[in-house]
Amino acid sequence: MAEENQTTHKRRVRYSGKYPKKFEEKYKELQPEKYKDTIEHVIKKGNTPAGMHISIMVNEILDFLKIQPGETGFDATLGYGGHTKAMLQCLNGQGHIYATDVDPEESARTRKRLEEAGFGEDILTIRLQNFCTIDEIAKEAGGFDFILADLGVSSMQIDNPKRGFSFKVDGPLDLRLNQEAGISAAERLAAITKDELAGMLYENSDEPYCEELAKAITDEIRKGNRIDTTTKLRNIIEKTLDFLPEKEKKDTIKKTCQRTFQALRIDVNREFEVLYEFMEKLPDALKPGGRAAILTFHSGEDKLVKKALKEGYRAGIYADYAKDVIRPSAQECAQNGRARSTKMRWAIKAE
Ligand SMILES: C[S@@+](CC[C@H](N)C(=O)[O-])C[C@H]1O[C@@H](n2cnc3c(N)ncnc32)[C@H](O)[C@@H]1O
Repeated sequence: MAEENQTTHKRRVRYSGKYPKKFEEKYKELQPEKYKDTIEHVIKKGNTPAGMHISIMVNEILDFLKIQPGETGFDATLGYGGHTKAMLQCLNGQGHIYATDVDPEESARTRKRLEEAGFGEDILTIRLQNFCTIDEIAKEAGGFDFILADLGVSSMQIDNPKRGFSFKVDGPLDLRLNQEAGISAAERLAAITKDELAGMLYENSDEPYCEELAKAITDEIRKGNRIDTTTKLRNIIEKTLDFLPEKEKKDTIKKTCQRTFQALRIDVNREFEVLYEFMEKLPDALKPGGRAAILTFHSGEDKLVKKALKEGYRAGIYADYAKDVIRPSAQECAQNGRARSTKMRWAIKAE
């Protein structure tokens, strides 16, 4: 009987899956030209479509920069090119924008997208270069009338599991803005000492559990276990904070994951060092009366920008600067959750 059952039982054909498996195949949003309705629907719901980045505080930036046709500008952080495009439109076909980004993958896509939108090399020069080389580009351009820096990472980078920026999806623990240069976060962790890691977590992200985490991570590596995926790092964070009371555990783990990933990202991309260099070179890159706007996303960045602008003002280099930060409107934050932590500062070079 058993034998008969076995022979009559037909093995179910393996369900190959209604949903595509790879990130590239996963979302209709990744082909915005083909699925315009899906894109609009996702944005209306307050989300960022995969493969896109919604530019933040565009109106506030344009109101401040007061771009005129014929001017020359610099977009330090090209990203998806949303701000670049808005600034190019202000030029009305006359003038030029130079833009930098260190991400070869995304900047190639943006270059193509902007070219297709009618912004070719005659009006836009895109360089795969760190924005701390602003002095070289300013020399070539003859100085800038306006400059924008929208710091940090783009939604495309965060959403792509291959980049390792998000603790919410499994992927290699990379966190580099340019995966072709430098070392990944996994490689950095493999060689770091406990004290250095504790210092990194504290200084880059004010992580209150920096000592506990540094010990847990370096102990794990000493045992010969590599921490080379986002999930492995998240699991260690969860295990380390398991002692917390149940009611605060979930929320604290989420915030500690965010802070730990941010601290590592800042470290592997030398974000404070390059921002410091950029702020030092900013005054000389601006023409007299030139305007600069900077968007930051965490307190370490904002403190650095604020200090540099204040010192420049006191030294008479800037005629004016933002004494208080400008925040996105409540409406913008409701429509784009990623805008919530944004702070804008600005300065005007003395004549
Ligand atoms: C927040 S996104 C910019 C989004 C862009 N403003 C838009 O509207 O689409 C930041 C971008 O800056 C780039 N970036 C970060 N640090 C950089 C640096 N030091 N030099 C050049 N590009 C950098 C990142 O690779 C990322 O593409």
